[in-house]
Amino acid sequence: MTKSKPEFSILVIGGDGIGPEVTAEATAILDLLSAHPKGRATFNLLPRLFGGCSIDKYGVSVTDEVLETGRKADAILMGAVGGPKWDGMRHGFEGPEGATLRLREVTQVYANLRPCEYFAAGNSPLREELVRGTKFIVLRENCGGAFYGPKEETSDYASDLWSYKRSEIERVTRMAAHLAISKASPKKTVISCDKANVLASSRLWRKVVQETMEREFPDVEIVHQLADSATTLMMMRPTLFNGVVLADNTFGDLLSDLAGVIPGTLGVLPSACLADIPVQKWGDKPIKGFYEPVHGSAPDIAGQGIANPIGAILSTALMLRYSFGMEEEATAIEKAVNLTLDEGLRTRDMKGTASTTEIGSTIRKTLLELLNEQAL
Ligand SMILES: NC(=O)C1=CN([C@@H]2O[C@H](COP(=O)(O)OP(=O)(O)OC[C@H]3O[C@@H](n4cnc5c(N)ncnc54)[C@H](O)[C@@H]3O)[C@@H](O)[C@H]2O)C=CC1
Ligand SMILES: CC(C)CC(=O)C(=O)O
Ligand SMILES: [Mg+2]
Repeated sequence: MTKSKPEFSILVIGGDGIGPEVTAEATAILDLLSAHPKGRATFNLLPRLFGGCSIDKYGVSVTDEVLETGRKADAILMGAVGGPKWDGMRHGFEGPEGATLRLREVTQVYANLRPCEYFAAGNSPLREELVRGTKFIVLRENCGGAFYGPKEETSDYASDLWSYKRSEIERVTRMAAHLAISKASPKKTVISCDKANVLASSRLWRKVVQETMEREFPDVEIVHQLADSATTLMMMRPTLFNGVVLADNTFGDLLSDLAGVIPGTLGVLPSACLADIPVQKWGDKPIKGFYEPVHGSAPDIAGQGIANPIGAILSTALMLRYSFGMEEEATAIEKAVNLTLDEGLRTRDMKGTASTTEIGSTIRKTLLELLNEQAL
């Protein structure tokens, strides 16, 4: 009797702008794995409208049905949302980006991991001797802070409350320490970035991070760095950040986009938003994750077929590793991306001429060769 494969349900959100273009290349990888004779799991893809395209069709940026599907799914894969067409619709959480915030909140994916690595095939504007050897993970608190505090918005006055509770800081600090100890980090170091010199929420942040690390992770080094000077240091001496760069929602958003300078494009940076400590091995209960590239909907290049799909494809690798414990498949995808770049195939953001679909199909072809060689 043949043993049936586990099935995982994935809410798929193409979104707006280049979102659907890059997401198509990521879902094609999941389809390839589902269909492969050695594939260990079947991925049931649940595509839905979300963001600006949902406003156009349903009048709201996210329907209750989509929030419910996200809540129930094993994982979520998203491209990006937003664009000039919907810029005037952003009151509260009503706009396209508000939908992303609501879905992150209902799924409680409090830890946003944004790995950044220098690779020779990239096109960093920074001198090679500065960036060589850079490898860190920006770990951004994802469900609190200024993004979620009560808002007031009138034509003369606006405010966003930037607040944190001890418990929110503790849980993301534990995730930072977990990552620092794991093989994803080159060093057992957490570099926490804040503005404890001016913001009350940052002062609590620094105190709770320090206390949690001392109490629960005495073997992990903890460094505190003011977030403004961290930006200069990240560009001048990026290897100083090797390890886990822990920051709140706002500073983490900025630092992770800044990290795009190191490989030379936002287009290659993946991200994973996790609701719990990652799955350790195949067969463990899946943990909920929301996977999306770091970049946005890039309206300036949407519809031209030139968007870099690597950030979305690497986000899929993170899904396999962190939600499902499929380390071998995740590593094979990452290897296929590197081999494709080594062949010289690049999109325009990396000074190449390849299209989104050419990159995607070459990565899949290489992945297939790797899977055929590999014993899973
Ligand atoms: N998770 C999400 O849904 C996010 C949505 N956004 C939204 O996206 C829209 C555009 O925001 P921007 O500030 O322009 O940031 P962006 O990340 O969309 O674009 C910044 C620059 O990077 C380039 N770029 C981004 N991704 C690329 C890719 N895969 N390949 C090649 N080049 C790429 C763009 O062409 C642009 O020059 C806004 O409406 C914003 O709110 C922004 C960030 C995250
Ligand atoms: C909701 C998003 C538009 C916020 C953002 O820029 C991000 O998560 O990277
Ligand atoms: Mg951002």
